[in-house]
Amino acid sequence: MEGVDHLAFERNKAQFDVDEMKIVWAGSREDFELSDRISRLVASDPVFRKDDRAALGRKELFKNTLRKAAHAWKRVIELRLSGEFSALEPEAYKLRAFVDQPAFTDLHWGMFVPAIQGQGTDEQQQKWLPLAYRMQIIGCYAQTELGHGSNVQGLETTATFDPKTDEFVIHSPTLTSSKWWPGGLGKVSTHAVVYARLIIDGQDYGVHGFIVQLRSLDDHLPLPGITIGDIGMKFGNAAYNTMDNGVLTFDHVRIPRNQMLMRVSQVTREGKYVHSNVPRQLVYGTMVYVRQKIVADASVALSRAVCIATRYSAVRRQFGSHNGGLETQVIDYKTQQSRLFPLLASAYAFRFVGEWLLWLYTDVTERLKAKDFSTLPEAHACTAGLKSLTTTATADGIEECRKLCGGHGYLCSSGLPELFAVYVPACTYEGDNIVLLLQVARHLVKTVSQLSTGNKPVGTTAYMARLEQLLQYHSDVKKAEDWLKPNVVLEAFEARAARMCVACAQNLSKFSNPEEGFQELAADLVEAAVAHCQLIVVSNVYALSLLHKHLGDFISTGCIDPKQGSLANEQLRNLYSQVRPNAVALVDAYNYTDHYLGSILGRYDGNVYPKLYEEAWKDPLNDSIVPDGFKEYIQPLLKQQLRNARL
Ligand SMILES: CCCCCCCCCC/C=C\CCCC(=O)SCCNC(=O)CCNC(=O)[C@H](O)C(C)(C)COP(=O)(O)OP(=O)(O)OC[C@H]1O[C@@H](n2cnc3c(N)ncnc32)[C@H](O)[C@@H]1OP(=O)(O)O
Ligand SMILES: Cc1cc2nc3c(=O)[nH]c(=O)nc-3n(C[C@H](O)[C@H](O)[C@H](O)COP(=O)(O)OP(=O)(O)OC[C@H]3O[C@@H](n4cnc5c(N)ncnc54)[C@H](O)[C@@H]3O)c2cc1C
Repeated sequence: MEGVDHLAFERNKAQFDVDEMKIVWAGSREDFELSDRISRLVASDPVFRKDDRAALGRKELFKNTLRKAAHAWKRVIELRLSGEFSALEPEAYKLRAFVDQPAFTDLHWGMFVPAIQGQGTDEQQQKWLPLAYRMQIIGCYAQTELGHGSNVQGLETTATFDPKTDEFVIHSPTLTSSKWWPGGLGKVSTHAVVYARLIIDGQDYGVHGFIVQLRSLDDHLPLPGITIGDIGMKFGNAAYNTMDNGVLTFDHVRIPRNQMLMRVSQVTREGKYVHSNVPRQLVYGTMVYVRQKIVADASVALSRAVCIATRYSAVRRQFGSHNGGLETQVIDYKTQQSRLFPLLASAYAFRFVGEWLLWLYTDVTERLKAKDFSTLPEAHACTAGLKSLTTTATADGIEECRKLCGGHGYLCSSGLPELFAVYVPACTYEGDNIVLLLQVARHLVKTVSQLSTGNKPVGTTAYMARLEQLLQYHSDVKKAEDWLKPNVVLEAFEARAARMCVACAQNLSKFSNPEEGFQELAADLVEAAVAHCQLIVVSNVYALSLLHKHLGDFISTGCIDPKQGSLANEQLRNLYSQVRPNAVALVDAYNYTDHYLGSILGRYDGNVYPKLYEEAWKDPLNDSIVPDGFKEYIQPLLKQQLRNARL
């Protein structure tokens, strides 16, 4: 029934103030009001419609994306959403988020602009940023090649300095050096920040960034020497196929010397290479920025899936009917709760860890401006590790939510297949998750090895300073409620991470060649890195479900015994019962519009069945009662069977 709240009985059970929780989730009252206003604005604008997306072919889908991006930009300007003329302002960023369709603009604002801001000199910024801010040029981030993505130092594209003309010659010497994957490159970008090996007088100075114009600003054709196109359909139907991930090769393309991004190092008119007194890793700065953004976005993607699965689990009933009464809501099954509630808790935990990481990133940025590079390794390890942890958990969590919705979760109209398909590449882009965990592991092993030299660990590794105590630790939990004390949980996680790191460091020391040891022990190192990253995010329900999931680690490292493991599980069951009456209210607190959720199963009013039924008839296959192809392919079969039957 239209207008009836089928979930009202669930909402009435809530034991907390949902409106207050909406503010906690949004970050502040101001943020809440902004999100609320902009999400409604997007939902009510027909251009931003997305319920027809799954049925569009690639070309229509792509054109639809261009239309939405242009319309969004128009809205930003008309409504003066941002004080400044830039889509990096919070209002414009929210508009992009609620439009909910990946587009070239993400790479323009999310990587091209930050690359120039972070790696360009003041002069370069003054020249390029105003053009980029007004979208008079559109840029992408062209780093990955056909042959190399993770190994940035292995890139093959060359930028050779020509002192005669004061230019760089950008060239793709091999097939594997073709740029491959950059979003926005395939069909839209006029410019790119291209990462290439700097060659001066035959000497290779490693990978640096260059601003290269790719297409004419008049007719959009590629400039001479440039071959460019889209790399083809990707996983899922609509999903990330709204994006023109591209291929690009250079045949001796010339650019002026001043288009090398020169904040970190410079090439003089005479062809002299000058390295500023800053770590070379600042060339990787854009990746650190985006990894932090990706962590902040993980809670959004996971919370959408959890919202759909929670509401639907309260609507869906199976078994347990007595005397013709109602069947049991599937959310009341303990198995459903043990799969769903840890994800609900994770979404909240990731929301808060995202805020913390933003603080850490802002802090390191301020320090870098003051030429204090001391916290850079910690910022790299945290952004890399948390990017890996949160995207893996979110991608797995979305898929779990699909299963939690049974068969209907497999329908595109549930919103879950597309959410999964659009999200899952986050485990790969901006650094493959395993490669990033290995970076964390290097940081941890280094921290452990420096303890003996008296180096005091700081930041998220500060707990290692209490190594002796953590190596002696054994949990003193005696009853299930003991697991409710935050300190008890935290110590168990600290001891587990510390012991796993120390075990890795000890095993590494047995190798005469440390690099060989690192390769051999990589799987253990990744597990130690995960333990460390989980420690950063632990909080009650979330922590206990993780402890239950990784019980083997806790028992084998001697932090807790099997009895204490069972008590944690008992406490977890108690907590699920406490979450149960609040579950629907906890997902209402995300304040998502039905437009944004894009899911019939997750509708606010819970009116699932009539809407699912209605939606099925909208499928293009139902446009005709007898399908196209009947006469050619089905009828002859049927007739033949008739003939055979007569014989
Ligand atoms: C409207 C606005 C919208 C905004 C939206 C924003 C979001 C946009 C999302 C868009 C969606 C998708 C975009 C996807 C884009 C991409 O994928 S771009 C390509 C990304 N590529 C990668 O991430 C490659 C991964 N590889 C690497 O990062 C490095 O190669 C790797 C770190 C793995 C290794 O680098 P090496 O140079 O070989 O380093 P090592 O020898 O291992 O280490 C040397 C030391 O450097 C330290 N290090 C490494 N990285 C960093 C860093 N980033 N910062 C600081 N320090 C770093 C490392 O710890 C070593 O230190 P040590 O010597 O031990 O002290
Ligand atoms: C949707 C999407 C959008 C993208 N957008 C952009 C973009 O805008 N710009 C851009 O430049 N790039 C972009 N990329 C490229 C992306 O950054 C790379 O794909 C990513 O960094 C992974 O690199 P790879 O593809 O080389 O993976 P590989 O490194 O080839 O990974 C293959 C396997 O090898 C394993 N592996 C690799 N190295 C190691 C190691 N040292 N130890 C152990 N295991 C290892 C990995 O874990 C993985 O299992 C995008 C990719 C995708 C999927």
